[in-house]
Amino acid sequence: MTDVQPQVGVVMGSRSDWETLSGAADVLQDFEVPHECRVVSAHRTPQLLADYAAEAEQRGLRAIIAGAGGAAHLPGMLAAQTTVPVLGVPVASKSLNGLDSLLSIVQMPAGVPVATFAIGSAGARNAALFAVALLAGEEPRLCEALHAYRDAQAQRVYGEELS
Ligand SMILES: Nc1c(C(=O)O)ncn1[C@@H]1O[C@H](COP(=O)(O)O)[C@@H](O)[C@H]1O
Repeated sequence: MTDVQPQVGVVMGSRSDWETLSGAADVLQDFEVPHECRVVSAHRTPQLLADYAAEAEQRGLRAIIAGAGGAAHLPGMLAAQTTVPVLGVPVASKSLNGLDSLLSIVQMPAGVPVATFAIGSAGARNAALFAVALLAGEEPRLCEALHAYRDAQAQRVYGEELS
């Protein structure tokens, strides 16, 4: 989706986070939500992060899904510099299994919110579903698609047999 104006930004601190964040991109793809995927790091590319945050609103982004691991300052530093909603995804870290990422993202000071999701791929997928829900308020087709998604999910559970 390169030639359409992205509505959602999916950013991550490192290329190594893609295994986790690709789940968010998959969901956005399924719902046909224009999006972009970028590597942006508060630590390694602070100027790129500042520019991305500064331009997000004017570029038409309606939500930014930001995933990072360890000292995961990316979501918070984005939220500090834009009013576009930031949805934080803690990436599982090697040393602490993502508890460090989760706490880094969730413990924001009052006044600068980051909506924080579960550690790992489930969190990434849920962040994307949340972004779809944000957009669905103004896009009836997304509202219908979300209802259909939930119905299909329920049908799969109803159909499960354990023996
Ligand atoms: N937490 C951050 C930020 C940031 O918060 O800006 N930038 C990179 N990183 C994290 O460092 C971890 C290891 O990165 P490498 O695999 O590149 O060494 C990744 O999970 C990344 O999100």
